[in-house]
Amino acid sequence: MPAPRNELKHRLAAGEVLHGCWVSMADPYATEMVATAGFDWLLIDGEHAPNDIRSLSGQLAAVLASPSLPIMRLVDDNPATIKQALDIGAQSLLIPMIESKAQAERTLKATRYPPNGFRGVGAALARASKYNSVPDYLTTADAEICLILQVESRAGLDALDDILAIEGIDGVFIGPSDLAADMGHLGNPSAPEVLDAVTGALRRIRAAGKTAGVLSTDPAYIAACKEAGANFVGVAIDVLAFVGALRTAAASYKKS
Ligand SMILES: O=C(O)C(=O)C[C@H](O)[C@@H](O)CO
Repeated sequence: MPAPRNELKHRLAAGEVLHGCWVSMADPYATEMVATAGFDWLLIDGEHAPNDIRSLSGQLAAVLASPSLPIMRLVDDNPATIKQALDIGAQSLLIPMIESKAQAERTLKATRYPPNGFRGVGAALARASKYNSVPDYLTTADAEICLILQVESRAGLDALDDILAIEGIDGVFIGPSDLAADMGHLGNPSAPEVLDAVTGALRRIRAAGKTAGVLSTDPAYIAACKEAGANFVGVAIDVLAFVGALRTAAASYKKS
């Protein structure tokens, strides 16, 4: 019996446009609620949400029990963190702040077992192999890993073609907020110069035959990015939707 089929990997590779939500409340119970909303995928955010491996694990279990497909963003490209995420059963990873071909290649190798990489062998103890109940896990795991790298700086854009040429990387996600900051437009990812850079990069990613990812809660921004080819499309953030609805409710009663 092989490693589980990674539907997110294969549906993105087939060119499907899949819409998802950032999950940032760092709690399995809250994630379970978000998983009833009906998004194609849910990104469990280990970069900006206060997560550790146990909270990531509990949230992953909640998403795996739902119709939504899981992907996990880690705090950085640390191979040890990647190893832990894969061992708890994440098969799709989003890794932030990638700025060079060498960094991209090292990150890819951290997701692969020898001889194709240097992922530590220990899944027999972990959810990834269903606690050693998947006998062929070690020899089939690599093929079901979906690795999407975040390019979100001018240096990353300069290295984009080299990164896209690396076989085994499934896609590149353009981070509008961090790219805006690096371009001198801190807090304004909608600045024309930034949106042009984002959409131009998305076109290059799709032209290279890879998954092109982006996140925005602005429908017009999303439309521009989808016109440029984005197919891994983050359209909502749970924290913002949650507090936004509560603030609206509070304000409406304060008027009365
Ligand atoms: O740079 C970006 O934009 C992203 O990578 C997404 C943010 O990290 C996300 O937290 C929304 O601001």
